[in-house]
Amino acid sequence: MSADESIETLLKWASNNSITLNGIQPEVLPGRGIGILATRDIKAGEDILQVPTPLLRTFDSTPKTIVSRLAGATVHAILATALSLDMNNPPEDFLPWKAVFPTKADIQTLMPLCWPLELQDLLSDTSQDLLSKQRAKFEKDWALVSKSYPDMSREDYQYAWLLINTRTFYHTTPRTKKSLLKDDRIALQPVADLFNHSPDGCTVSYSYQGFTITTTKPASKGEELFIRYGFHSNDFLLTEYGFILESNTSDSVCLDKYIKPLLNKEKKSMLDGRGYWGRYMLGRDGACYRTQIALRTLVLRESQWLMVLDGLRGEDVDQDAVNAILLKALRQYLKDIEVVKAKVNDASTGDITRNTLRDRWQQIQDLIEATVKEIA
Ligand SMILES: C[S@@+](CC[C@H](N)C(=O)[O-])C[C@H]1O[C@@H](n2cnc3c(N)ncnc32)[C@H](O)[C@@H]1O
Repeated sequence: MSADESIETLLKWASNNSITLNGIQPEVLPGRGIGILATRDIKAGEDILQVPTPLLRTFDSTPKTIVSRLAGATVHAILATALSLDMNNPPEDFLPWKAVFPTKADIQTLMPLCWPLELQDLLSDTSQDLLSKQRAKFEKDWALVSKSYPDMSREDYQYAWLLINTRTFYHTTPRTKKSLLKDDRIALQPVADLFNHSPDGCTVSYSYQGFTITTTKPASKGEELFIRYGFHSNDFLLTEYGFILESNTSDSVCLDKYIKPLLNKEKKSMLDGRGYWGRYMLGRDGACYRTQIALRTLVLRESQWLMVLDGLRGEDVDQDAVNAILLKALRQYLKDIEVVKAKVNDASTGDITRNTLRDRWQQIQDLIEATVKEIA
């Protein structure tokens, strides 16, 4: 079946199952799988999609035979197991939804968790940190699931696990709030899972009847409509969702690798004691307050530094000295980026992955260069 035919089948199934699409239509979009387009001019505040509760895949809707075999598992692990079983042996009613999921090959290309180690090593430090946490989560889930389902293949399970990772919505209800941990309050929902992300996307709300997606601004016919997955940097979006935004107001770069080595034991303990150790970020507005505070330990005596923290010493007084240290660190970062970019060019991988890595490093370089230009 072609992608267009799959969408048509999904829409018929959606209509038979009381999913309401109001002025929208899923379509295949270059470079981002399927997305949702406006089929007419839409006003701000219109409900454009409603998905009834009985269609959600949640902890409560998972067959009890699965749940009872996975005692102690996360809801992510449970939903992934149920999804993996259904993907391999789809019930009739699941077929139209299954047909619009990205393929296993798509997920393996897009998601860094599936990449070979040589490529994972070419991610930014922030992405690598997030990835190692994600990997630990996956391995823990898989260790438990593979014991209860010895015939399930790791590759199939990882595919389902990543579908859950990239497509679920927070599902906070009085009931889930009472019985589940925050990370376990998740739901997979048909059609709504076809919305791509934008920081200024539509709002998502839940009531007893189901999920509703509502526009926050007008959209013209043919325009893509988005939802907001969260205020995320591109390193986060890449690791957790397998894509980066061209322009992202929430983007930032971590400078820990370049700032931490400058701080000896004494400075570390000064910073640690006051909650300022690590997470030195550079955003569109330059280096964050934490970075500024950390670098001030290098140009001030402790008593002067404490005065800055207490607001008794103006931040401008030492800014030139702080900027000089920051500049040196940023210039080193820029040199290192040239080396990584060359490795990305030489890496044996397909165009999609190479371009994503290349674009990400270019964005990081641009962010750093903007600050260098500002303070040099
Ligand atoms: C909830 S799904 C959205 C629908 C998805 N495009 C599809 O074809 O099924 C999330 C996935 O869509 C893709 N995606 C979401 N927002 C995107 C964007 N702004 N640009 C590119 N890809 C995006 C990523 O692959 C992400 O993991």
